[in-house]
Amino acid sequence: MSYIVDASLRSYSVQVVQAALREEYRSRSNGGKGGDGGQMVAEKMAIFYNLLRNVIRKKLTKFAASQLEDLTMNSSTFLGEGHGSIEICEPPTEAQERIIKSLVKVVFHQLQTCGQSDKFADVDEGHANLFLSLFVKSIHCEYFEETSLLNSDPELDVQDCIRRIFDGTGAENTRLSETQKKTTFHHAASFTVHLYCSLGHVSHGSGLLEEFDKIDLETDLCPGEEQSEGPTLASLSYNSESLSELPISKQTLNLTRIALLPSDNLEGLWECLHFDDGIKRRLYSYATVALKVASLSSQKPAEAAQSSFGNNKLILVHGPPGTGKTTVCKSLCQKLSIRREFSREIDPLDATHKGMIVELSCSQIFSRWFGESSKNLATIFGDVENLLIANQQTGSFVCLLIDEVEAIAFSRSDLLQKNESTDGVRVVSTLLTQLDRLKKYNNLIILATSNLLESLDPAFIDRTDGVFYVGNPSRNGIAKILSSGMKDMITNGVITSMGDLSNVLNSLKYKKIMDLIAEKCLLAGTSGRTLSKLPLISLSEHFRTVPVSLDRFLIALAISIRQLSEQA
Ligand SMILES: Nc1ncnc2c1ncn2[C@@H]1O[C@H](COP(=O)(O)OP(=O)(O)OP(=O)(O)O)[C@@H](O)[C@H]1O
Repeated sequence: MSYIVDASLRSYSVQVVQAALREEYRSRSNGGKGGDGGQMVAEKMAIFYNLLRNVIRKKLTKFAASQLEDLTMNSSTFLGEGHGSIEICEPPTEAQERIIKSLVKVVFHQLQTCGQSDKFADVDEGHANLFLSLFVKSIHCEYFEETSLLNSDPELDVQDCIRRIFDGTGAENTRLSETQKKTTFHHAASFTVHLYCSLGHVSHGSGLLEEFDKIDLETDLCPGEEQSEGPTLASLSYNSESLSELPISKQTLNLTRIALLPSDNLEGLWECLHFDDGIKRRLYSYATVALKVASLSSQKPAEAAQSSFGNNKLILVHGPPGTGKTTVCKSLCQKLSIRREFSREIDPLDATHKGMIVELSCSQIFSRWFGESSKNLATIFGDVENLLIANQQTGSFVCLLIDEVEAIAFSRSDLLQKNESTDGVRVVSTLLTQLDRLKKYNNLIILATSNLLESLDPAFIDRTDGVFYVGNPSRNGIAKILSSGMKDMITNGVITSMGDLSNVLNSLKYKKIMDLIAEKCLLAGTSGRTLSKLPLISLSEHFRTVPVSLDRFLIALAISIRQLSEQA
């Protein structure tokens, strides 16, 4: 059983560890006359990170498989477990810094005296809880289903395996039954732990203010053209701080939204999405493998790099409105930047971006001036190329996210049949040429979303490597979306209940109620978007004040759902 674990670190506390190791080097080497001990500090930091990974793995082995799937733990979970954990401020107070520094001394001394190897470095239970509360902000654990035939017997009989697959007699999945999940604990499970600091947590100076100062009241407009919205304060905060240093034009800044990854604003988004058909895992694997294959090919000489397999790095996600297509694309990029499985490992404290999303708003590309729309598109692609080149050295990827791609990839024959102006046709042709031009970059990934697959130009669909359908959630998915919204409300004190609040929704009584509610939502064909809004709608329509009891809330929810199905 394999799990991917993403652990968000408290960057300030980890910086204190680094500072403590530097101080130690200086005191030992007579005032640091031999340099700042960069090498020694880096080695010790690597041991510290391994230690942290082992503490996290040990913590996770205590859970049953049913609890590990999509498990999320945060500071309040660590504090709730008591025994050794402490509450820490960001940045830590002087007293807390002293605690961290003495912990570092004690732990490294213990490791030295026990002679533990770096890889298996471990601490006792009390220190483990202290470690988690001091250095870890949150942990997300995701089950990674693997095909058993691919990872089991190293001496497997290939011919026999392939015959069994085509006969339909091969057991391809390692998935556990529901009963097995409840009883299986994971002493033997493999946990791949990724440590990271999201960019919002790392200090970069006053970039946001610099960006604000740079907002020009005049924009380069064509005669008569309306002024576009340009970067607003909201988009600046999303865009993070060092956009001014990027090699892109002001025009592209106006026509796109750029996020540097891993971004604080995209934290937890992936975990909030509930799909039943492994779409997240498939998308993640697809994007990771495409980037890895591209980076391996780029290390070959030019003639050898010409591969016979297609890798346009273009993924299309389609499905009805409100099914989470845009959200899954953005959160996929966040996960790619956290896990970096296609690139070399770097220090989690490294404050530079590990990837970026350039989100293209298709509606803004169109201009009333003939020929301007395709020029706008070409400018954006030109700037994306500059970003790709600039990011190649650092091993960061650039994702071009084209939301509602039908606006710029509409079938050209349909456009001509409808007597539309040839400008629309030129935009589609420009898009196709630019896609072909950029595909040589090994750090590129293009994610496109659409509600209207059938209206897309066949030449665009032909260029996509992977096409993924995202539909309305299943009964199980509906129950998960509604339950997670209600759990948040319980945690925030909006809904009250008797007994153990954190576990109340897992009781048999409430599980049955949620099953019934999910059944009705399924029949009404409710989208993920509507479901995520339902708890708030029910509250506002049926109550004038909060908190409300869980039972009363559920009755209100049922009434709202019945009204919804009557309108459907
Ligand atoms: N399966 C799901 N699980 C959890 N939340 C979901 C799911 N599907 C949609 N949502 C929520 O619905 C909201 C809308 O999602 P999003 O905008 O990504 O949908 P979309 O498919 O891109 O919609 P559109 O096609 O209208 O642009 C988001 O807040 C998202 O979290």
